[in-house]
Amino acid sequence: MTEPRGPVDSSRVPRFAGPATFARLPRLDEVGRCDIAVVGVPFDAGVSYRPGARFGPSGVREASRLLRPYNPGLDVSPFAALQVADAGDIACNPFDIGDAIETIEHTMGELISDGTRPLTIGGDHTIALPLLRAQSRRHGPVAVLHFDAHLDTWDTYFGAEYTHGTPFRRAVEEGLLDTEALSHVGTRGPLYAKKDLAEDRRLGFGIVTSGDVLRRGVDEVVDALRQRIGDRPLYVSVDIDVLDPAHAPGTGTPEAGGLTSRELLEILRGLAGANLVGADVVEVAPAYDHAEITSIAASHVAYDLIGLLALTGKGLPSWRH
Ligand SMILES: N=C(N)NCCCC(=O)O
Ligand SMILES: [Zn+2]
Ligand SMILES: [Zn+2]
Repeated sequence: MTEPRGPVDSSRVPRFAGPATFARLPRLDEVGRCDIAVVGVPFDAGVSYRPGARFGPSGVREASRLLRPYNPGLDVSPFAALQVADAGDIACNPFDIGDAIETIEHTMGELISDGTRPLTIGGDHTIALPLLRAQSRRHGPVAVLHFDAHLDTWDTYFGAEYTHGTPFRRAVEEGLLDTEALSHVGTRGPLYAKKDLAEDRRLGFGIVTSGDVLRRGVDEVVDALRQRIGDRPLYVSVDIDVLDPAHAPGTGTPEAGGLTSRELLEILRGLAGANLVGADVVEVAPAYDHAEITSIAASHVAYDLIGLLALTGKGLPSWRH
C-alpha cells in the first residue's frame, strides 16, 4: 500500500500561495481514491433569512490554509493515517430545491459507495436531508448529533417542506434516523410556540441547550451524549450558528447566547472513538463575516471532525477523566 498523499508542505510552499483545497490537501482526482473526502455543497436556496451560505465551501477552504497536520486535541495525524482528499463541490441547481436535493443525494451516494466517509461543507442546512438519505441507504438508520441554535424540526415555511428549518423532521418521517439516539446540542433562542419543543420530543430528539453546556460543563455533557450514542453509526451535523454570534457572525440566522468555539471543539473531542460515518459543517455565510472569524471557526470544526473520522473504528470506549 502506498503512503497517503498529504497536504502541500507549508515550509516549502507558502500557505498563502496556490489554489485553496481544504487544508491544502490533494484533490480527489489527483489521488484516485480516498478514505475521507471533503466535499463542498454550495447551495443556499433553502434559507428563511439571510442568504449567502452558497459561498461557505470556498470561504472555509480559504480559511483552512493555516491548519497543520497533527491534531494534539485528538492525538491523531489524520492526513498521514488515511488518504484524505478534497472532492470539490457538488454542482446543484440553485433555482430548484427538489432537483438540488436529488443531485446531492445521488452524488453523495456514489461517493460513499466504496466506503469513503464524507466531511461536507455547506451550504444551508437543507442539505442535511439528502446527506442523511445517502448515509441511511448505506448504514441503515443513523444516530444524529446535531449542533445548532435551532431545532430544524419545523414542518413547513410558506408551505415549503424542504428548507433549512425542516431537514430533521423530514429525516425522521422518512425513517432515516435511529430515533433512540438523536440529540440537539446548543439549542437556544425564541421559538414559534411552546409546542415546537413537544413536537421535537415526539420525533425522538433530546436537547442539551446552550445553557445546559454552561451549567453542566463540557465533560458531563460529553458523558451523556456518549451514553446515548453508544457504538451506533453516528452522523454529526454542525450548524455553525450553534456558536455565539461573537464566535460566528457570518451566518444566516444568528441567535445570541451560543457556545464558544472552545466549548464546541472540546465537546467534539470528547466523541473520540465514536462510530462516525460522516459529518457536515453548514450555514457559513462569508458575506456577513468579519476577519474570517466564522470561516476560521468552521475550518477548525471540520478539521476536528476529520480527526474523529480518522479515529473511527479505533474503538476507544472510554475517554480521559
Ligand atoms: N438552520 C438554520 N440555520 N436556521 C433555521 C431557522 C429557521 C427559521 O427561520 O425559523
Ligand atoms: Zn441554525
Ligand atoms: Zn440548522
